[in-house]
Amino acid sequence: MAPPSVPAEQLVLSARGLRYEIPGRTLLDAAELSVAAGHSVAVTGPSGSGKSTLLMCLLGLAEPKSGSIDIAGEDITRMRAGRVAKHRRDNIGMVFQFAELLHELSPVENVALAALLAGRDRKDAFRRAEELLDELGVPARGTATADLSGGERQRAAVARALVNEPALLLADEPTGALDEENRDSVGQLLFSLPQRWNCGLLVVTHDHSIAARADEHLELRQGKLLAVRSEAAAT
Ligand SMILES: Nc1ncnc2c1ncn2[C@@H]1O[C@H](COP(=O)(O)OP(=O)(O)OP(=O)(O)O)[C@@H](O)[C@H]1O
Repeated sequence: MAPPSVPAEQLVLSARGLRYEIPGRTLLDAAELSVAAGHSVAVTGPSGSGKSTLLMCLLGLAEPKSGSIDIAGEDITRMRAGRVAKHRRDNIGMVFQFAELLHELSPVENVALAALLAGRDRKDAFRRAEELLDELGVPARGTATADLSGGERQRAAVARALVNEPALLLADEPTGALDEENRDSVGQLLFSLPQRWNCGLLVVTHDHSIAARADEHLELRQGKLLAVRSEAAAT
C-alpha cells in the first residue's frame, strides 16, 4: 500500500484484490499494491512465489481471475487487448534482468525504436535516445550493442524504458546479471529515477540490498503482498 498521505490521483499503479490461479495453486490471493509518482516499491519473495506472474498481470500479458489494476488512472483489466498494448506502450517502461537489447541495432537505435513504436517522429526519437544515453553514460554510437559492458547494457535498457516518459517503471531482477560494482551503480541509478522523472518504480528482486533502497519493501508470500519492516525501522 502507498503511504496513507498519498492522494489517490498521485498513484500511478493501484492493484486491488488481485487473484491469479494455476492448477492446484493460487499465486495471487487478494493481493494489493500501490505505487505513487516519485516513489519506489520493491517486491521480494521465494522462488516460484509468483513475482513474475504479478509483473505479467501489471503488463496486461496475464489476466487475473479477479481484481482491478489501475495504471495511470485506467483499469487495464477492463480494456480490450489492443488498447492494453497501447496503454502499456504509453505508460509503462520495463527493464529486464538481461537487458534484452537487440544486438543487430546500435545502442541509440535500440532506445529510439521504443519511441518510434510509440508513434514519435524519427528525428525526435533519435534526438531523445541520444540525450538519454548520454545522460546515463552509455556510448550511443561507435560501440556495438553486443560490446557494451554489463552495466552499460543495463543503463541502455533503462534509457529505453524511459524514452516515452512512462508514468510507471517496472524492473524484473534488474541487477541479477551484474557484478557487485555495477549492481550498486545500476541500483543507485534506478532508485534516483522516481524523483528525477516523477514516475513510480516497482522492482522485483531477490537482492535484499536492492530492495532496501526502495521507499517500500513488500514480500509476496502465499499470494499476499506483505510489508517488510526495514532493519532501521525495527530498531
Ligand atoms: N501459466 C502457468 N501455468 C502453470 N504454471 C505456471 C504458469 N505461470 C506460472 N506458473 C508457475 O507458477 C509459479 C510462479 O511462477 P513465477 O515465475 O511467477 O515465480 P517467481 O516468484 O517469479 O519465481 P522466480 O523468483 O524463481 O523467478 C511457478 O511454480 C511457475 O512454474
